[in-house]
Parts: sequence; C-alpha cells; structure tokens
Amino acid sequence: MTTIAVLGAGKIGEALLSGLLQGGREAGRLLFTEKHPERSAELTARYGVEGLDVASAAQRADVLVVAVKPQDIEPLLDELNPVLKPGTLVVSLCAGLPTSLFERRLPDSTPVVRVMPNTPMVVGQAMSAISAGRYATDEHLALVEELLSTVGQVARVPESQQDAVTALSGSGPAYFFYLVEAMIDAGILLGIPRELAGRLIIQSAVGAATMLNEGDQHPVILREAVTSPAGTTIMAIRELEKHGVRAALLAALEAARDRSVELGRAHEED
Ligand SMILES: NC(=O)C1=CN([C@@H]2O[C@H](COP(=O)(O)OP(=O)(O)OC[C@H]3O[C@@H](n4cnc5c(N)ncnc54)[C@H](O)[C@@H]3O)[C@@H](O)[C@H]2O)C=CC1
Ligand SMILES: O=C(O)[C@@H]1CCC=N1
Repeated sequence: MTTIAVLGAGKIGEALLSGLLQGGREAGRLLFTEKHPERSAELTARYGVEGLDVASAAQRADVLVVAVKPQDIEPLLDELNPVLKPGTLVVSLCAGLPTSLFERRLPDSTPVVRVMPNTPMVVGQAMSAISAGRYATDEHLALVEELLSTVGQVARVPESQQDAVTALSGSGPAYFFYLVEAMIDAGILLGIPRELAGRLIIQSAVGAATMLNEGDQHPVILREAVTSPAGTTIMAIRELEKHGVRAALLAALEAARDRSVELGRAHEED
C-alpha cells in the first residue's frame, strides 16, 4: 500500500489526513511534516499519525503532498531537493503554483501533479481538480485520482484552467459560508434568535445543495419554483439585482483567479 506524507499540516493538510483516515486509510501509511512542534504533537495525538522531518518523510513515503502556503514554498523546495528519492510522486495543493516551478527546483524528471482541493474534504465532500505536470504519467494521475476520490469528487482539468478552478471550487466554500453568515445576520435583523436563524438557514442550504446535487434540474428552474408571482421571493430577488450581487460574484471570482495567477508569477524564473 502507498505511503503518503503531507508536507505542511495546516488547515488543508489536516483536512486531507483526516479525510483519508475516515476513508479507511491506515494511520501507519500516513506521515506528515510540520514546522511548528506544538501543532505536530496536537495532530499526532488527534489522529495517531506520525510527524517527522522532511528528509525522513522523503525516505519513507511514495507520495509527497505539498500543503504549505504558496509564500512558504521556496525553503521547502530547497529542503526537499537534496533528499527526494527518484520516482517519488510530488503532489502540490498550493494555489497558483505551476508544476513547472516544482520541476525546475526538484531533481530532473520528478513527476508532479497539481491539485486544487477544498476544505469539505473533512466530511468526504471535497471537490478536487487535478492536472499532470510534464513528467507525470497517466498512472500518476490515476493514483492521485484514486486517493482523492476517497475524500470527495475529482475532475481532471488542463493546468491552464487551474487558476480559474481555484477561484471557483478552491475558494468556493468560503463564499457559501459568507452567504450563510450574512443570511443569519438578516435573521437577527428580522428578530429571529441567532440559534434558530442558524438552523433555518443552514438546513435551507443543505436542502438546496441536495436538490442541486441529486436532482437533474438547472438552478434557474429550481429558483423559479420558489419565486411566486407577486410573492415574497421576487421582492428579495429585486433587491439582490438592485445591489448588483450577480455582478459582484463575477468580479469576485475574477479577482480570486487573478490572485492565483499572481501567486504563481511571484516564483517565475527565480
Ligand atoms: N485552506 C484552503 O481552503 C485551501 C488551501 N489550499 C492550499 O493549501 C496550502 C495550505 O493552505 P492552508 O492549509 O490553508 O495553510 P495553513 O497555513 O493552515 O497550513 C500550512 C502549514 O504548513 C506549515 N509549514 C510551512 N512551511 C513548512 C515547512 N517548510 N515544513 C513543514 N511545514 C511547514 C505551517 O506551519 C502550517 O501549519 C496553500 O498552498 C493553499 O493555497 C488549497 C485549497 C484550499
Ligand atoms: O485563499 C486561498 O489562497 C486558498 C486557496 C484556495 C482556498 N484557499
């Protein structure tokens, strides 16, 4: 069985470890590195997974999953370069960083797969998009696909689409959390106690998501079915249109895509 080491066990690194364990992977086949010792001890206590240094992880693992912030990639690549075993698959979860950066900074012909996951991985509901680097074969892609399909859905995309994907599904959960937060505030405005407002909105979100996921109807049809002539919903929709919410979403996702491009450019030909 493949041994996987997560390099950088922060929010998404932990989501992956916990998702893989829930998906049935043995703790003994998972490793992680973490530069903060207290964080490392906390994760070992929580999941029974061993934390170690980068050189030992590179020796023992078949797959190294890089999950540090894009801004922290340089020192990690410097550390990894001299200790990487030939043929080890490097999987990057880093927003914006192209596979070419890893290929340039790691030993010749290192297979690299770029992934954009998202945090619903902790509940086995991730959306992950994967792209092969220059030296990654179809078998490498299939291995990453198999691994990530235990924690959610996986789509193969050309690497040229990864910045846009980052704006859509990578950051996507944050937009929904933001909407839920704002709608709960609206409940407070309307005099509903916070706990009840939370229940009403969260269950509405779960119900709507299930209809989108399990039914075969377009979101427009589903929204129209709620919008009665001269009813309540159309009054709310008019306000959303008046305040440019659709245009705001288009601009927001464009800004997220642009930031992903910028994060990659910061490491061009260093
Ligand atoms: N948080 C999210 O929703 C998503 C994050 N990502 C990507 O995942 C990566 C990690 O993001 P987060 O988990 O949110 O960040 P985070 O800051 O929570 O985690 C990064 C972890 O890496 C550790 N670290 C940094 N340098 C290290 C090194 N040289 N060796 C060992 N550990 C080191 C840090 O101590 C920290 O715990 C980023 O590149 C981000 O773009 C991708 C998709 C979604
Ligand atoms: O905000 C970020 O940069 C990361 C990448 C996608 C989601 N979170």
